[in-house]
Amino acid sequence: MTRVVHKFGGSSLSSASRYQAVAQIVVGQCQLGDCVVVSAAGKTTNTLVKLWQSYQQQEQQSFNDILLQVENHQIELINALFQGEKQRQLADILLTELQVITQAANTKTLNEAELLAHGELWSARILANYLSESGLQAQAIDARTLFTVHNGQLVHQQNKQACLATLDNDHIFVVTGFIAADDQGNTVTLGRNGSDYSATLLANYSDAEAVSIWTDTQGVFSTDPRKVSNAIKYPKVCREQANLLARLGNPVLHAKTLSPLKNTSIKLQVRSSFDPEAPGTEIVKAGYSKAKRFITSFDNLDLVRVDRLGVNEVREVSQLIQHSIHHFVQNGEEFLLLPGAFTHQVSQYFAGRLTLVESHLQGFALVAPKADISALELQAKSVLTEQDVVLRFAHSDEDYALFLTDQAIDSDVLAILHDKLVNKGRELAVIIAGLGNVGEVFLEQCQTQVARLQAQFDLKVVGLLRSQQMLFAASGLNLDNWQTQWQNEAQAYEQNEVLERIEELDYEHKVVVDITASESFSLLYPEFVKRDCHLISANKYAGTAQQDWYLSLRQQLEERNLLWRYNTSVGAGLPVNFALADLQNSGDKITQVEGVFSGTLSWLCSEYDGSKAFSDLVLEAQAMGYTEPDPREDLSGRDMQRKLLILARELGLSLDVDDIDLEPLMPEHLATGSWQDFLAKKDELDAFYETKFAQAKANHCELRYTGLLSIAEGGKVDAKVGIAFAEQGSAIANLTPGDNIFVVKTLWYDANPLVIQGPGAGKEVTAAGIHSDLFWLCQNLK
Ligand SMILES: NC(=O)C1=CN([C@@H]2O[C@H](COP(=O)(O)OP(=O)(O)OC[C@H]3O[C@@H](n4cnc5c(N)ncnc54)[C@H](O)[C@@H]3O)[C@@H](O)[C@H]2O)C=CC1
Ligand SMILES: N[C@@H](CC=O)C(=O)O
Repeated sequence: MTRVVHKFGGSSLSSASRYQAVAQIVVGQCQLGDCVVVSAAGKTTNTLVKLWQSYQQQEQQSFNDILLQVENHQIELINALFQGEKQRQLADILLTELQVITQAANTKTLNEAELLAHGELWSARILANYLSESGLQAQAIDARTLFTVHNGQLVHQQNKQACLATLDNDHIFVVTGFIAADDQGNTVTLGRNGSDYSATLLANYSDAEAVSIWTDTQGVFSTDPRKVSNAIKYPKVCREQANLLARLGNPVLHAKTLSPLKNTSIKLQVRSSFDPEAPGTEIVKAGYSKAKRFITSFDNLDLVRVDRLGVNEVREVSQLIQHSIHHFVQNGEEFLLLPGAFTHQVSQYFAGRLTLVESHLQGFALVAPKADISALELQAKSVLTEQDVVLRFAHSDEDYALFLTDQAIDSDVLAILHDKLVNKGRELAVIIAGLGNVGEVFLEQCQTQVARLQAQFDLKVVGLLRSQQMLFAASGLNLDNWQTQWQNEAQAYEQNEVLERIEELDYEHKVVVDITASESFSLLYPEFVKRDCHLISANKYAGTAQQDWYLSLRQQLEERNLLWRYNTSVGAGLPVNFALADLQNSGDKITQVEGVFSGTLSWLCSEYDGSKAFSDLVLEAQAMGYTEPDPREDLSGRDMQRKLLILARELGLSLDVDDIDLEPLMPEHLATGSWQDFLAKKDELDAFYETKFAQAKANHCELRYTGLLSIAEGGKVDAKVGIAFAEQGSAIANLTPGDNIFVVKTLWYDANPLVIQGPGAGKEVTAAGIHSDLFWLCQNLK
């Protein structure tokens, strides 16, 4: 079986409702045989540390008060999560344990590690019982029965045997984090953030496939998201960078957590227990992710120089203070960057070999790809000068630079640094599907547009798809020369391969630009969204799919903070969706949208004067790139029906395509059969049109094809597309061939409606409209 180890930290278990949320995650994500490693609930460990201090200082009153606080917190959790006999049973066990603690304190036999271990034991017991009550086969396990430490070192072989012997496939095991036992059975703790370490150790010992660290952040960010609102969450971070960040004191992952995963293929994910649907960050092996940019800030560090530093001394000192330490060499001298609180302890360890170089340092470290470091270091220095931040010490290596200062790096300075050093390197991978009329022009326009956007975004076209072939280049295609690359490297189109290649793309953001007219391609949207892709559609099928499918796609996008733009699916490049959104955002209420929403039908109706056969004009419209790949989609009115549905959904209406009445502009039976069959019967089309044209003229009108969506006061919706006789001289009768017109009535634009008019089809305007969506996307990426 494939075992997964999940780890929930204190913040994930801080209240009864958090336990319930965690239980829901376990129910949804765990299978029998999986392990759930838990930390002490909320701030329990801190409270137990205070309890220990008051015991050591023999402050009886304070000891009693803190113990009561611990009791109240645990009883509160038990009372909120259990009822009846189970509640009494758990409360009794707890009270007995608290009595044992009191007795040990009275007889001066209290042991620090044993006392602290209670936090994790209580969490495991409560969660395992709660899961059992919810019908799962859950079992609490005291990690002291699994992890043995000898002379301060974990006994890996023995621990592995213990884990494999204990962890069967019939239970979900709730295992205490943070604690182990020595060979005499005494409790030992695994140090700061020991529960994360417990989880990765357990994964290693039990041959698990993956570890998920569930925490209160959504993953690993480019900088602290609480200080910088546009911090970037990276979907993948490689282990080397994660390790470096940990050594530099970044709080999300600790160097020790990663060490049991070395030389294994166990996957590690950081996810939010507060937002379990949100994709987290995967920490991947070397070579499986590109290096990213990070800024991690420091607080109260001391810089020390050590003479004759021994090979293992950094590891030993780090173990002694239970904290990662950054070590570097400058001009042949060995330096350590220490949390100020531990300098005294470390100085005792080095017994006379340590010199304090600088104390109470603040500052930040910049971690970045090797190729970027020296340029970024210069930029960082110039930002610090501009912001009047005085540098006390600087150091750089091939993959990071340190900037140590007197002043704290406040959120404002951090945001500026982030904008200049990290955001400038933001990446967007673009996959373009459909290189037909519009797609080819879009790609041509990409050359200048990508260069224009470069100031903000590192935008790369990484995939091109046609119905039969595809081309992927993960580091970006050469847009000046994509045709040659296509000829030499394009492969046969394989749907699974498309999805795999998209999944593998290691970019901060990805977007699939759908310029196909394919319904089957639109059905892949949920798969793209699962792979964290934003969407841009000129294709109208997804926007007009059945309600259930459409709403579930929207929900999926929202859950993943992904964006979907489709402005060109109605009115090509005209800013119709923008205008409707704007009106609604400003509190107006749209009551009616009427007009001509088909470039093809607008052009055909305006051009036709009887001098040319209607079917010849249809072929001309096709050649100009106005029509759908099969122009019967236009002539049947279905394309315009879809556009009206997209508009209706923009207005929040729950309609399906069949709720819109449709009158075709061709004999209905011509809709079936191939395009060749249709051409063979073009005389029938010509006769049909000629008749309608004559009828319109007999009424002193122009023959047009129009759509109407109106929403009555009570909410009744009238939606239809069909043939119309437009009064001569009216705006619709006078429409320039190929133009669309949208006449929008609202509460405020009622007697004198808002009119949007202009080209409603054509390669250039549509391609430009898709670029407008791409630009919007870049502006709005979080
Ligand atoms: N032509 C226009 O003025 C406007 C077109 N649109 C929409 O833009 C889309 C494209 O229109 P055109 O360029 O005129 O069509 P087109 O027929 O010239 O091009 C479609 C392209 O999609 C490709 N394709 C088809 N199925 C595919 C699949 N499963 N995977 C990958 N590629 C696939 C085809 O190989 C072709 O390259 C259509 O959805 C259309 O409704 C929207 C606004 C205006
Ligand atoms: N075939 C369509 C193209 C745009 O959506 C039209 O003619 O309007």
